[in-house]
Amino acid sequence: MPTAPVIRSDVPGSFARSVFHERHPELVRQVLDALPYGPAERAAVQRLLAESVTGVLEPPAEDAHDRAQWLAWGEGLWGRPWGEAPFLWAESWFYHRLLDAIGYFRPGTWQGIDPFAPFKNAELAGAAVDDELAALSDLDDLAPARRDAALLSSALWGNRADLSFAMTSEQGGSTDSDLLADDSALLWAELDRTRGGRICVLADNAARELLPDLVLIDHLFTRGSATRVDLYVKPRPYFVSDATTADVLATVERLRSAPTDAAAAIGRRLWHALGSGELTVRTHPFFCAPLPFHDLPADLRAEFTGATLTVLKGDLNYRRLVGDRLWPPTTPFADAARYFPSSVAALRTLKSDVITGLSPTTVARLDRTHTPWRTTGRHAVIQVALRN
Ligand SMILES: O=P(O)(O)OC[C@H]1O[C@](O)(CO)[C@@H](O)[C@@H]1O
Repeated sequence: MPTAPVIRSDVPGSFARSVFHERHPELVRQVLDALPYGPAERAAVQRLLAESVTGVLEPPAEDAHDRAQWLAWGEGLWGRPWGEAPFLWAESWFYHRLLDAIGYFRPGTWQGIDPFAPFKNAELAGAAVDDELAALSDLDDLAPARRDAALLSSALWGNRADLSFAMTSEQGGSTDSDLLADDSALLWAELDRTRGGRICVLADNAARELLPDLVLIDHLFTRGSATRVDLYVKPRPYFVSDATTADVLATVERLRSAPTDAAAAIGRRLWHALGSGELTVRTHPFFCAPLPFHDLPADLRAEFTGATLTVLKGDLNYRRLVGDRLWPPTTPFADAARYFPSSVAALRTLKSDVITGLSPTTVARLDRTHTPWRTTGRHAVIQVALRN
């Protein structure tokens, strides 16, 4: 597999640089507005913000609970400017440090409190979710293939509803031309071939994204594609809106308590599947590690081995799957994902510079628009790599 330059945030005018210089200050403002943190937490967050744009990577504190782990992950980077670290690494360290700054890891008022919960909860309780729940009633009238397509599409475009992304971008409807690569026929054919197996789903964001993900999981059970689904979430708050176990439970409850029969029935089935072990919610410290999935630890690799398919949701999982590099966009997706221990399907809207698997015509069409099409979140891909 040829290699490509690793993305860094010290390139003037780059998307990665704008994440640190524009998005993070706005994110920090919203986080500090959402909960009544004390002066010590507020000052620590501001120090982090300043360090991340003008300072150097300070090693973890002597008493940090995971100091040894981070010292190893950051070997060769400590003391260097943040922008010299790989973008993926630096963002992951930023979210870790943000939790540290607000007291998430220390005994005290804020220990274990999700700083992003106010945003996630508001979104889950909102009218847009009411509409999504009501729309589930129409699905029963669809022919099976149409229902497959509708539910896959909801899970895909649900990734547009990322809270971090919503901070600086306009939302809007999608059109067919926004879907830049569509392996959905291959995906359903593979699911029909491997009926009744174990499917892994790597969740991305909570609330409006997790809802259609859970509905898709229910559909995979009811159409006989899976007898078991392992849903992987983050072990702690991460990248603003990433789903944790608490978010899964809140979303299942939102479905269960929906006023419409179709949504409530899905919620009840998921609740039952959780209780029977057909659906498991799993996590692993590696999901908050600053590394691509090429570095999967042996225990996690063993969990994916033997799955009929692993579905990866969202931009961050895509970056970790193919590597956070400036690939030529026509690099075959299957070449980039072949190393993964199971067949994979990526459902991702494009919110960062990484992309593989596009046709030369598609790239030429997008480049002619002279828009930052890789990062606006307007475009999406459904890409599949089978492991034979
Ligand atoms: O929620 P998603 O789809 O993983 O997107 C997260 C994306 O948001 C960013 O953090 C930018 O805000 C990207 O760097 C990242 O890949």
